[in-house]
Formats: sequence, C-alpha cells, structure tokens
Amino acid sequence: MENGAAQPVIVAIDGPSGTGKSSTSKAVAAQLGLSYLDTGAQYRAITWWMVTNGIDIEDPSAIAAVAGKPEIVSGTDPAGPTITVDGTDVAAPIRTQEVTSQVSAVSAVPEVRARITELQRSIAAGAERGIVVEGRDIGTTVLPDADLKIFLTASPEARAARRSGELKGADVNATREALVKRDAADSSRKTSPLAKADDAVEVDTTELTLPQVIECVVTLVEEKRAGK
Ligand SMILES: Nc1ncnc2c1ncn2[C@@H]1O[C@H](COP(=O)(O)OP(=O)(O)OP(=O)(O)O)[C@@H](O)[C@H]1O
Ligand SMILES: Nc1ccn([C@@H]2O[C@H](COP(=O)(O)O)[C@@H](O)[C@H]2O)c(=O)n1
Repeated sequence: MENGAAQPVIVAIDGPSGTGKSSTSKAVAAQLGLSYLDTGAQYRAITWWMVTNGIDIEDPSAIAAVAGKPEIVSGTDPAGPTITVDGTDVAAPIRTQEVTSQVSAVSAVPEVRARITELQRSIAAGAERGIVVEGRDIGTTVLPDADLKIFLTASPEARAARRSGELKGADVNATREALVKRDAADSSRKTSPLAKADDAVEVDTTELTLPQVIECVVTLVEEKRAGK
C-alpha cells in the first residue's frame, strides 16, 4: 500500500463463554486502530426482539418465520461499540438473564444464522482498516479466509470466577453450571456450532492475566502483518 499504510487485516476470535473474547478483541482493535464487532451482541439483540414480541422461543419455525424482520445495527468503534434494534438502543437489555438463558435456542435456528452471518460479512467487508470479529463460528463459517484466527479457552472454574466477579454476589457454582450448559448448547447445534477452526491458534487464558492475553494476540497480529 502507498504512504506506508498497513493492509487491512481481518482477525477472527472465537471461543466458549467467558474466555475473554470481548475484552481481548476490544483492546486489540483499539491498540491496532481496527474496527471491532461483537457478534454475540447481534444474536442477543435478535433474541431480545423475539422475547419482546412474544415469539415462542421453543418453536424454531416461529422464530424462522420472523428472523428477517428486526433491523439490527452494530457500531464498530472499539472505544464505544453500540447495538440497536429498529433504532432502539438495546445495549443494556440484551445482557439480562432472560436474554442470556434464551439466546442459544434462537441462535441455533438456521434462518437466524443465515441473516446474522450475512450482516457480519458485510460489516467486515466495509471495515477499511480491518476488523477484529469475535464470536463462536467466525473462523469456521463467517470469515473462513480471515488473516488470523484465534481460539480462546479457559477452565470452567476460571471463567465462572471471572463472571461471578462481574455479577457481584453471584454464586460461582450456579454461574459455572449456566456457562457450561450454554457452551454445550452452542457446541451441539447443527448449523455452525461453536468450534475451533483447523488453522486457528489456540490460547489457553486460564493462567494468563487480561493484559497478557491482549499482548499475545497483538503480537500474533503483528507477526502476521510482517509475514512471519
Ligand atoms: N485473562 C483474564 N483474566 C482475568 N479476567 C479476565 C481475563 N479475560 C477476561 N477477563 C474478565 O472475564 C470476564 C469475561 O470476559 P469477556 O466478557 O471478555 O468474555 P467473553 O469470552 O467475551 O464472554 P461471552 O462469550 O460470555 O460474552 C470480564 O469481566 C473480563 O474482564
Ligand atoms: N458467532 C456467534 C456469537 C454468538 N452466538 C450466540 O450468542 C450467544 C451470546 O454470545 P455472547 O458472546 O454474547 O455470550 C452465544 O451463547 C451463542 O448462542 C453464536 O451462536 N455465534
């Protein structure tokens, strides 16, 4: 590229719940001047819309019939990512227990995945300087040609302790059970399940601090850009 500008780089970060995907992706994107996309927020947003509109979450055909209706818009500035549904800011309501407990059922519906995957690809294609996209199926399905694929892991105990610290006073065992249950649902669905891409670099974050994980990923991106 002219004037020494870096080539756009596409980074896919996948992994189970609570492994540090969002915190790491946001920090890496901010540090490298890239856009950032939280794909879990999009699945949460469509789930929020289904719940708000009284759609039966137990009925995949009812979900499929209306999957194209809500307009979901994601803001990709890592310093302040945003998410709206039909113009309403849903950043807070998509994090409620009600949405968290139902999102795996909605995200398993193929029509939902097709709709959201198309949206994700168009956002990534429009990111002029490149983008860090985090989720469950980014390296395997959404962006199989990503320049760099990372798969974050951590023990269920470490992940539950991190989440309980966030949700002040939450019981660690109940938190652990809930995240293991969600991982099992996300890993066992038929359409683009949670999985590590064959060419992804696996980073076990159990014994790493967040700054160490961020540094590790930034180094991997820089090595990739340098052609190492
Ligand atoms: N290496 C780490 N050490 C300690 N805490 C961490 C580490 N990585 C992330 N955290 C903390 O763990 C919590 C969960 O992190 P984060 O939301 O980034 O995970 P996630 O993989 O995006 O989860 P989810 O898939 O459920 O959205 C946050 O409070 C975050 O600050
Ligand atoms: N690429 C993705 C990302 C997320 N999901 C589903 O959304 C749920 C919420 O994700 P968070 O990262 O916000 O916890 C997740 O449990 C999956 O059901 C997905 O299917 N694909």
